[in-house]
Amino acid sequence: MANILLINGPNLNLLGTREPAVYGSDTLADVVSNCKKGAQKLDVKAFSDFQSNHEGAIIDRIHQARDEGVTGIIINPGAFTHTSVAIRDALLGVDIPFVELHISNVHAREAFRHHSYLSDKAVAVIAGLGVKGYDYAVDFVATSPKFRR
Ligand SMILES: O=C(O)[C@@H]1C=C(O)[C@@H](O)[C@H](O)C1
Repeated sequence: MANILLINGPNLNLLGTREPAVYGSDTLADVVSNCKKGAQKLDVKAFSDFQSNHEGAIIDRIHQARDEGVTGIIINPGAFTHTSVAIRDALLGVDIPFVELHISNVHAREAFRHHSYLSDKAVAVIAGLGVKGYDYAVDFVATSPKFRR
């Protein structure tokens, strides 16, 4: 059974009002609620969520996941996708498989969004599906043997 941690990075607390043409009109609370409903329908032992605008807080939460028996992380690192070696190192350091998620298709946006410090180590990358991508990520982590301990 999967123990899933959902992490959202900077500015994702603004979902619903932040550039709705890019990120949609659902709030972060809507996203988390839908993820929890999806997890309840699947063989998920535990589901937790975290959002922070601070790189160090995200790193600390990733470290904590190992002690909680988390078997899979779904992370939308926000802008830290494109800048953070430290978050990459934290994910590698705890050795928990993860799915990288972006609401928008980062490859169809500004060039600086085309690079990710995480993608080569992710089990999967979801980008451009809007907030529906979170639902697919929960289903994948909940059902793939890659996220079982
Ligand atoms: O599409 C998203 O969810 C990502 C979210 C952000 O906040 C941006 O900084 C990324 O570049 C894209």
